[in-house]
Amino acid sequence: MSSVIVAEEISVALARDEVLLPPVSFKLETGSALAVVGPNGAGKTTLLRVLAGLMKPTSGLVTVAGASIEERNPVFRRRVAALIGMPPLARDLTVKEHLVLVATSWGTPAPHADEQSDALLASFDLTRLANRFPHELSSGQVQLFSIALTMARPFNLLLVDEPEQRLDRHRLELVTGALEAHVTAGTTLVFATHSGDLVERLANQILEVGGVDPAAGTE
Ligand SMILES: Nc1ncnc2c1ncn2[C@@H]1O[C@H](COP(=O)(O)OP(=O)(O)OP(=O)(O)O)[C@@H](O)[C@H]1O
Repeated sequence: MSSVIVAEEISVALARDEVLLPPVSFKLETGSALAVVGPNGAGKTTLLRVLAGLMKPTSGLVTVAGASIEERNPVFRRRVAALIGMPPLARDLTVKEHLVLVATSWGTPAPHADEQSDALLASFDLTRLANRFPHELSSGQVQLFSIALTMARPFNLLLVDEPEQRLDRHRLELVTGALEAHVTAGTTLVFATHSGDLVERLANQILEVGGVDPAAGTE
């Protein structure tokens, strides 16, 4: 099977040798799930930002689907969906309108986008919040909504930073199930996490960044 991501000794450093990401190497095959683990400040988010094309490595080489990462390349953009920090949200669009907007802007015909949005809302237990504005959601609800929004568009490589953030057990189960279903369907997943449970449930490959996380595996 071909590798979707090949990373060879990629690192990110600022001037004066401040290291954001120490050198990491890995290969990831289509349909695999890579958990990126490590203590706070180790460089997990930085690695995801590099893979999403939001930041260039200062050394090393990385390719996605055999090509160098180029945020503006339409083929790369269609391939990769990422949730790294808060997605941009419009104050005057409802939760459902956000989902429909994203789906239609990626070419989903309007009636299908409507149905798909309803299905996404239902799968994340968000149906009753469909007509709320983003600022009317709790922090955990925003996290769920953000994950749903990330999945409202096409992708075959999904990058997610700490999907477990702010979620109760039931909602985390919904998110884990959704991620699992995508991987089963052939999506390649890279996620940064502090949850040993999530690593165990989802990952078939683990990348440790910046030393051992003493908290990993204890949740
Ligand atoms: N814009 C920036 N300027 C300078 N240093 C930064 C910047 N962004 C992040 N860093 C530093 O880079 C290092 C890696 O940060 P990163 O966010 O990748 O860590 P992380 O492993 O995701 O941490 P956490 O588990 O806390 O989310 C940290 O030391 C952080 O302070």
